Amino acid sequence: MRDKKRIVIALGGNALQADPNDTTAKAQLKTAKETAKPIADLIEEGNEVIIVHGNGPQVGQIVAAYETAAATDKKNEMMPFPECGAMSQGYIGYHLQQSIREEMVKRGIKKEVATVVTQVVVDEKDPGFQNPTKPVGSFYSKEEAEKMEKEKGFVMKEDSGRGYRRMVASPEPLDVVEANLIKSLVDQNHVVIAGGGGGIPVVDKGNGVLEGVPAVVDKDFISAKMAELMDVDLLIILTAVEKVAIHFGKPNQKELTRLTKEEVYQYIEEGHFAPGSMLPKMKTALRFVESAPGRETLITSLEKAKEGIEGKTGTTIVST
Ligand SMILES: Nc1ncnc2c1ncn2[C@@H]1O[C@H](COP(=O)(O)OP(=O)(O)O)[C@@H](O)[C@H]1O
Ligand SMILES: NC(=O)OP(=O)(O)O
Repeated sequence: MRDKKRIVIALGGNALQADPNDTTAKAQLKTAKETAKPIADLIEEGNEVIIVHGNGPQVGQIVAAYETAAATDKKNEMMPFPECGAMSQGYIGYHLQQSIREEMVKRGIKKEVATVVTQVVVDEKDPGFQNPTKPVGSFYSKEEAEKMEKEKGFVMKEDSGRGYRRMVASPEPLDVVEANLIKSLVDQNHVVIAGGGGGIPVVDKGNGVLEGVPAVVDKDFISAKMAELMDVDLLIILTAVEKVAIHFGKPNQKELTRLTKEEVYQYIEEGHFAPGSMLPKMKTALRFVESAPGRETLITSLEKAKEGIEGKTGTTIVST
Protein backbone atom coordinates (compact mmCIF):
# COMPACT_ATOMS: atom_id res chain seq x y z
CA MET A 1 0.00 0.00 0.00
CA ARG A 2 1.16 3.52 -0.76
CA ASP A 3 1.20 5.95 2.19
CA LYS A 4 0.51 9.00 0.10
CA LYS A 5 -2.06 9.38 -2.63
CA ARG A 6 -1.51 9.05 -6.36
CA ILE A 7 -3.49 11.90 -7.90
CA VAL A 8 -4.51 12.85 -11.42
CA ILE A 9 -5.13 16.59 -11.79
CA ALA A 10 -7.05 17.61 -14.89
CA LEU A 11 -6.61 21.27 -15.86
CA GLY A 12 -9.11 22.85 -18.23
CA GLY A 13 -7.88 24.46 -21.43
CA ASN A 14 -10.33 27.31 -20.88
CA ALA A 15 -9.32 27.62 -17.25
CA LEU A 16 -5.67 27.98 -18.32
CA GLN A 17 -6.76 30.91 -20.48
CA ALA A 18 -8.36 32.58 -17.50
CA ASP A 19 -9.37 35.75 -19.39
CA PRO A 20 -10.95 34.95 -22.79
CA ASN A 21 -10.03 38.51 -23.87
CA ASP A 22 -6.35 37.90 -23.16
CA THR A 23 -5.30 34.74 -24.95
CA THR A 24 -1.59 35.60 -24.97
CA ALA A 25 1.17 33.21 -23.93
CA LYS A 26 2.11 35.74 -21.23
CA ALA A 27 -1.36 35.54 -19.66
CA GLN A 28 -1.36 31.73 -19.81
CA LEU A 29 2.07 31.53 -18.17
CA LYS A 30 0.80 33.76 -15.35
CA THR A 31 -2.15 31.39 -14.80
CA ALA A 32 0.20 28.37 -14.98
CA LYS A 33 2.38 29.93 -12.26
CA GLU A 34 -0.64 30.41 -9.96
CA THR A 35 -1.87 26.88 -10.73
CA ALA A 36 1.56 25.44 -9.90
CA LYS A 37 1.19 26.54 -6.24
CA PRO A 38 -1.63 24.16 -5.14
CA ILE A 39 -0.04 21.44 -7.30
CA ALA A 40 3.27 21.96 -5.47
CA ASP A 41 1.39 21.79 -2.14
CA LEU A 42 0.22 18.30 -3.07
CA ILE A 43 3.72 17.29 -4.20
CA GLU A 44 5.24 18.72 -1.00
CA GLU A 45 2.90 16.52 1.05
CA GLY A 46 4.47 13.53 -0.70
CA ASN A 47 1.66 12.73 -3.13
CA GLU A 48 2.40 11.41 -6.62
CA VAL A 49 0.96 13.78 -9.18
CA ILE A 50 0.07 13.30 -12.84
CA ILE A 51 -1.18 16.39 -14.66
CA VAL A 52 -3.51 16.19 -17.64
CA HIS A 53 -4.57 19.41 -19.35
CA GLY A 54 -7.04 20.58 -21.97
CA ASN A 55 -6.20 22.46 -25.16
CA GLY A 56 -9.52 23.59 -26.69
CA PRO A 57 -8.75 27.33 -26.94
CA GLN A 58 -5.05 26.78 -27.67
CA VAL A 59 -5.35 24.16 -30.44
CA GLY A 60 -8.08 26.27 -32.06
CA GLN A 61 -5.76 29.26 -32.06
CA ILE A 62 -2.86 27.27 -33.52
CA VAL A 63 -5.12 25.90 -36.30
CA ALA A 64 -6.48 29.41 -37.00
CA ALA A 65 -2.94 30.82 -37.21
CA TYR A 66 -1.97 28.24 -39.85
CA GLU A 67 -5.25 28.79 -41.73
CA THR A 68 -4.58 32.53 -41.87
CA ALA A 69 -0.96 31.99 -42.94
CA ALA A 70 -2.02 29.54 -45.69
CA ALA A 71 -4.78 31.88 -46.90
CA THR A 72 -2.48 34.91 -47.15
CA ASP A 73 0.56 33.26 -48.79
CA LYS A 74 0.36 30.03 -50.77
CA LYS A 75 3.95 29.17 -49.80
CA ASN A 76 2.54 28.47 -46.33
CA GLU A 77 1.19 24.94 -46.08
CA MET A 78 -1.73 24.19 -43.76
CA MET A 79 -0.56 22.23 -40.72
CA PRO A 80 -2.58 19.00 -40.17
CA PHE A 81 -4.83 18.97 -37.11
CA PRO A 82 -2.98 16.19 -35.17
CA GLU A 83 0.29 18.13 -35.55
CA CYS A 84 -1.49 21.23 -34.18
CA GLY A 85 -2.60 19.08 -31.22
CA ALA A 86 1.03 18.00 -30.68
CA MET A 87 2.10 21.67 -30.74
CA SER A 88 -0.52 22.53 -28.12
CA GLN A 89 0.86 19.76 -25.85
CA GLY A 90 4.34 21.25 -26.15
CA TYR A 91 3.13 24.82 -25.63
CA ILE A 92 1.01 24.15 -22.54
CA GLY A 93 3.34 21.45 -21.18
CA TYR A 94 6.25 23.90 -21.38
CA HIS A 95 4.34 26.50 -19.31
CA LEU A 96 3.26 23.94 -16.72
CA GLN A 97 6.60 22.18 -16.33
CA GLN A 98 8.44 25.48 -16.05
CA SER A 99 5.96 26.77 -13.43
CA ILE A 100 5.86 23.55 -11.39
CA ARG A 101 9.66 23.27 -11.47
CA GLU A 102 9.96 26.88 -10.24
CA GLU A 103 7.63 26.15 -7.29
CA MET A 104 9.51 22.93 -6.45
CA VAL A 105 12.91 24.67 -6.53
CA LYS A 106 11.57 27.47 -4.25
CA ARG A 107 10.33 24.88 -1.75
CA GLY A 108 13.41 22.66 -1.97
CA ILE A 109 11.44 19.72 -3.38
CA LYS A 110 13.94 17.37 -5.01
CA LYS A 111 11.85 16.05 -7.90
CA GLU A 112 11.92 16.34 -11.67
CA VAL A 113 8.97 17.34 -13.86
CA ALA A 114 8.54 16.58 -17.55
CA THR A 115 5.91 16.60 -20.27
CA VAL A 116 5.34 13.42 -22.25
CA VAL A 117 4.02 13.94 -25.79
CA THR A 118 1.13 11.52 -25.55
CA GLN A 119 -0.83 9.69 -28.24
CA VAL A 120 -4.24 8.22 -27.56
CA VAL A 121 -5.77 5.41 -29.61
CA VAL A 122 -9.28 6.06 -30.96
CA ASP A 123 -11.61 4.06 -33.20
CA GLU A 124 -11.88 5.50 -36.71
CA LYS A 125 -15.55 4.42 -36.70
CA ASP A 126 -16.27 6.30 -33.45
CA PRO A 127 -19.66 8.08 -33.82
CA GLY A 128 -17.95 11.24 -32.51
CA PHE A 129 -16.51 11.76 -36.02
CA GLN A 130 -20.04 12.25 -37.40
CA ASN A 131 -21.18 14.79 -34.79
CA PRO A 132 -18.62 17.46 -33.79
CA THR A 133 -19.12 18.35 -30.10
CA LYS A 134 -15.75 19.64 -28.90
CA PRO A 135 -15.46 23.45 -28.79
CA VAL A 136 -12.07 24.82 -29.84
CA GLY A 137 -10.57 28.27 -30.32
CA SER A 138 -11.96 31.65 -29.38
CA PHE A 139 -15.52 32.78 -28.63
CA TYR A 140 -17.58 34.62 -31.30
CA SER A 141 -20.92 36.44 -31.52
CA LYS A 142 -23.88 34.77 -33.26
CA GLU A 143 -23.37 36.99 -36.33
CA GLU A 144 -19.64 36.22 -36.56
CA ALA A 145 -20.38 32.49 -36.14
CA GLU A 146 -22.96 32.51 -38.93
CA LYS A 147 -20.45 34.25 -41.23
CA MET A 148 -17.77 31.64 -40.42
CA GLU A 149 -20.20 28.78 -41.06
CA LYS A 150 -21.11 30.27 -44.44
CA GLU A 151 -17.64 31.34 -45.57
CA LYS A 152 -15.43 28.64 -44.07
CA GLY A 153 -17.83 25.71 -43.68
CA PHE A 154 -17.09 25.43 -39.95
CA VAL A 155 -19.55 23.86 -37.52
CA MET A 156 -20.24 26.61 -34.95
CA LYS A 157 -22.28 26.08 -31.76
CA GLU A 158 -23.09 28.02 -28.62
CA ASP A 159 -20.82 27.07 -25.68
CA SER A 160 -22.40 27.27 -22.19
CA GLY A 161 -23.70 30.85 -22.53
CA ARG A 162 -20.18 32.19 -23.27
CA GLY A 163 -20.50 32.71 -27.04
CA TYR A 164 -20.17 30.66 -30.22
CA ARG A 165 -17.18 28.40 -30.93
CA ARG A 166 -15.95 26.13 -33.66
CA MET A 167 -16.77 22.46 -33.02
CA VAL A 168 -14.58 19.50 -33.92
CA ALA A 169 -14.98 15.73 -33.61
CA SER A 170 -14.27 14.25 -30.18
CA PRO A 171 -13.89 10.44 -30.20
CA GLU A 172 -13.59 8.30 -27.04
CA PRO A 173 -10.05 7.44 -25.87
CA LEU A 174 -9.46 3.67 -25.98
CA ASP A 175 -5.83 3.44 -24.87
CA VAL A 176 -2.82 5.60 -24.03
CA VAL A 177 0.16 4.64 -26.23
CA GLU A 178 2.80 5.91 -23.78
CA ALA A 179 1.01 4.56 -20.64
CA ASN A 180 3.85 2.26 -19.50
CA LEU A 181 6.42 5.01 -19.85
CA ILE A 182 4.24 7.52 -17.93
CA LYS A 183 3.61 4.96 -15.17
CA SER A 184 7.29 4.18 -14.83
CA LEU A 185 8.12 7.90 -14.52
CA VAL A 186 5.48 8.26 -11.76
CA ASP A 187 6.73 5.09 -10.05
CA GLN A 188 10.20 6.67 -10.04
CA ASN A 189 8.79 9.67 -8.16
CA HIS A 190 8.80 12.14 -11.04
CA VAL A 191 6.00 14.65 -11.68
CA VAL A 192 4.50 13.97 -15.10
CA ILE A 193 2.41 16.11 -17.43
CA ALA A 194 0.76 13.77 -19.92
CA GLY A 195 -2.34 13.28 -22.06
CA GLY A 196 -2.34 17.01 -22.84
CA GLY A 197 -5.30 18.15 -24.92
CA GLY A 198 -6.80 14.70 -24.37
CA GLY A 199 -3.77 13.18 -26.15
CA ILE A 200 -3.07 13.29 -29.89
CA PRO A 201 -5.78 11.04 -31.36
CA VAL A 202 -4.32 8.23 -33.48
CA VAL A 203 -5.78 5.19 -35.22
CA ASP A 204 -3.91 1.89 -34.81
CA LYS A 205 -3.28 0.51 -38.31
CA GLY A 206 -1.45 -2.60 -37.03
CA ASN A 207 2.25 -3.55 -37.08
CA GLY A 208 3.07 -0.54 -34.90
CA VAL A 209 1.70 1.95 -37.44
CA LEU A 210 -0.22 4.82 -35.81
CA GLU A 211 -1.97 7.48 -37.88
CA GLY A 212 -3.05 10.86 -36.49
CA VAL A 213 -6.69 11.86 -37.05
CA PRO A 214 -8.27 15.35 -37.00
CA ALA A 215 -10.10 15.48 -33.66
CA VAL A 216 -9.77 16.61 -30.05
CA VAL A 217 -10.24 13.98 -27.36
CA ASP A 218 -11.86 15.32 -24.22
CA LYS A 219 -9.17 15.75 -21.58
CA ASP A 220 -11.71 14.79 -18.92
CA PHE A 221 -12.17 11.38 -20.56
CA ILE A 222 -8.41 10.86 -20.91
CA SER A 223 -8.04 11.79 -17.23
CA ALA A 224 -10.38 8.94 -16.30
CA LYS A 225 -8.45 6.60 -18.63
CA MET A 226 -5.15 7.74 -17.15
CA ALA A 227 -6.51 7.34 -13.61
CA GLU A 228 -7.54 3.76 -14.45
CA LEU A 229 -4.19 2.88 -16.09
CA MET A 230 -2.07 4.53 -13.35
CA ASP A 231 -4.02 3.06 -10.41
CA VAL A 232 -4.89 6.50 -9.05
CA ASP A 233 -6.57 7.24 -5.68
CA LEU A 234 -7.99 10.72 -6.33
CA LEU A 235 -9.09 12.66 -9.40
CA ILE A 236 -9.17 16.46 -9.25
CA ILE A 237 -10.73 18.37 -12.14
CA LEU A 238 -9.78 22.07 -12.11
CA THR A 239 -11.89 24.25 -14.38
CA ALA A 240 -13.38 27.74 -14.60
CA VAL A 241 -16.16 27.34 -12.01
CA GLU A 242 -15.80 26.88 -8.26
CA LYS A 243 -18.77 24.49 -8.04
CA VAL A 244 -20.94 22.44 -10.35
CA ALA A 245 -24.51 23.74 -10.52
CA ILE A 246 -27.96 22.65 -11.51
CA HIS A 247 -30.07 25.12 -13.54
CA PHE A 248 -26.69 26.56 -14.56
CA GLY A 249 -26.83 30.14 -15.84
CA LYS A 250 -30.52 30.50 -14.89
CA PRO A 251 -32.00 32.64 -12.11
CA ASN A 252 -32.65 29.48 -10.03
CA GLN A 253 -29.02 28.26 -10.38
CA LYS A 254 -28.03 26.09 -7.38
CA GLU A 255 -24.42 25.21 -6.63
CA LEU A 256 -23.68 21.70 -5.40
CA THR A 257 -21.15 20.68 -2.75
CA ARG A 258 -21.49 16.91 -2.61
CA LEU A 259 -23.09 14.57 -5.12
CA THR A 260 -23.68 10.84 -5.06
CA LYS A 261 -23.41 8.94 -8.33
CA GLU A 262 -27.20 8.40 -8.33
CA GLU A 263 -27.72 12.18 -8.16
CA VAL A 264 -25.25 12.68 -11.01
CA TYR A 265 -27.15 10.17 -13.18
CA GLN A 266 -30.41 11.96 -12.38
CA TYR A 267 -29.02 15.44 -13.19
CA ILE A 268 -27.46 14.18 -16.43
CA GLU A 269 -30.88 12.73 -17.38
CA GLU A 270 -32.50 16.11 -16.61
CA GLY A 271 -29.97 17.88 -18.89
CA HIS A 272 -28.22 20.06 -16.30
CA PHE A 273 -24.71 19.65 -17.73
CA ALA A 274 -23.73 21.13 -21.09
CA PRO A 275 -22.22 18.72 -23.66
CA GLY A 276 -18.60 19.60 -24.48
CA SER A 277 -18.07 21.37 -21.14
CA MET A 278 -19.59 20.13 -17.85
CA LEU A 279 -21.15 16.89 -19.12
CA PRO A 280 -17.79 15.18 -19.89
CA LYS A 281 -16.54 16.19 -16.43
CA MET A 282 -19.54 14.57 -14.74
CA LYS A 283 -19.23 11.43 -16.88
CA THR A 284 -15.53 11.30 -16.00
CA ALA A 285 -16.33 11.65 -12.29
CA LEU A 286 -18.81 8.77 -12.59
CA ARG A 287 -16.32 6.53 -14.42
CA PHE A 288 -13.74 7.18 -11.73
CA VAL A 289 -15.92 6.74 -8.62
CA GLU A 290 -17.44 3.59 -10.11
CA SER A 291 -14.03 2.06 -10.92
CA ALA A 292 -13.21 1.08 -7.30
CA PRO A 293 -14.73 1.55 -3.82
CA GLY A 294 -13.87 4.74 -1.92
CA ARG A 295 -12.83 6.74 -4.97
CA GLU A 296 -13.88 10.41 -5.14
CA THR A 297 -13.67 13.16 -7.72
CA LEU A 298 -13.30 16.82 -6.79
CA ILE A 299 -14.35 19.52 -9.27
CA THR A 300 -13.43 23.14 -8.54
CA SER A 301 -11.74 26.17 -10.06
CA LEU A 302 -8.01 26.72 -10.53
CA GLU A 303 -8.14 29.67 -8.12
CA LYS A 304 -9.91 27.65 -5.42
CA ALA A 305 -7.83 24.50 -5.86
CA LYS A 306 -6.11 24.82 -2.46
CA GLU A 307 -9.39 25.32 -0.54
CA GLY A 308 -11.04 22.58 -2.61
CA ILE A 309 -8.29 20.08 -1.78
CA GLU A 310 -8.67 21.05 1.91
CA GLY A 311 -12.39 20.20 1.63
CA LYS A 312 -13.55 23.82 2.03
CA THR A 313 -15.16 24.30 -1.39
CA GLY A 314 -15.79 22.67 -4.77
CA THR A 315 -18.11 19.81 -5.69
CA THR A 316 -17.14 16.30 -4.59
CA ILE A 317 -18.65 13.32 -6.39
CA VAL A 318 -18.80 10.22 -4.23
CA SER A 319 -20.06 6.70 -4.68
CA THR A 320 -22.87 6.77 -2.10
N1 LIG B 1 -24.12 22.64 -14.71
C1 LIG B 1 -23.01 23.36 -14.82
N2 LIG B 1 -22.36 23.78 -13.70
C2 LIG B 1 -21.23 24.52 -13.79
N3 LIG B 1 -20.68 24.89 -14.97
C3 LIG B 1 -21.27 24.51 -16.12
C4 LIG B 1 -22.47 23.73 -16.09
N4 LIG B 1 -22.84 23.48 -17.39
C5 LIG B 1 -21.95 24.08 -18.17
N5 LIG B 1 -20.98 24.70 -17.44
C6 LIG B 1 -19.85 25.41 -18.02
O1 LIG B 1 -18.80 24.50 -18.11
C7 LIG B 1 -17.59 25.24 -18.04
C8 LIG B 1 -16.45 24.29 -17.78
O2 LIG B 1 -16.22 23.55 -18.96
P1 LIG B 1 -15.05 23.93 -19.99
O3 LIG B 1 -15.02 25.39 -20.26
O4 LIG B 1 -15.10 22.98 -21.12
O5 LIG B 1 -13.87 23.61 -19.04
P2 LIG B 1 -12.34 23.45 -19.17
O6 LIG B 1 -11.87 23.90 -20.52
O7 LIG B 1 -11.87 24.31 -18.03
O8 LIG B 1 -12.16 21.98 -18.93
C9 LIG B 1 -17.86 26.24 -16.97
O9 LIG B 1 -16.99 27.35 -17.03
C10 LIG B 1 -19.31 26.63 -17.26
O10 LIG B 1 -19.36 27.74 -18.13
N1 LIG C 1 -9.03 18.72 -24.98
C1 LIG C 1 -9.89 19.33 -24.10
O1 LIG C 1 -10.71 18.68 -23.46
O2 LIG C 1 -9.77 20.68 -23.97
P1 LIG C 1 -10.57 21.69 -23.01
O3 LIG C 1 -10.24 21.31 -21.60
O4 LIG C 1 -10.04 23.02 -23.38
O5 LIG C 1 -12.03 21.56 -23.30
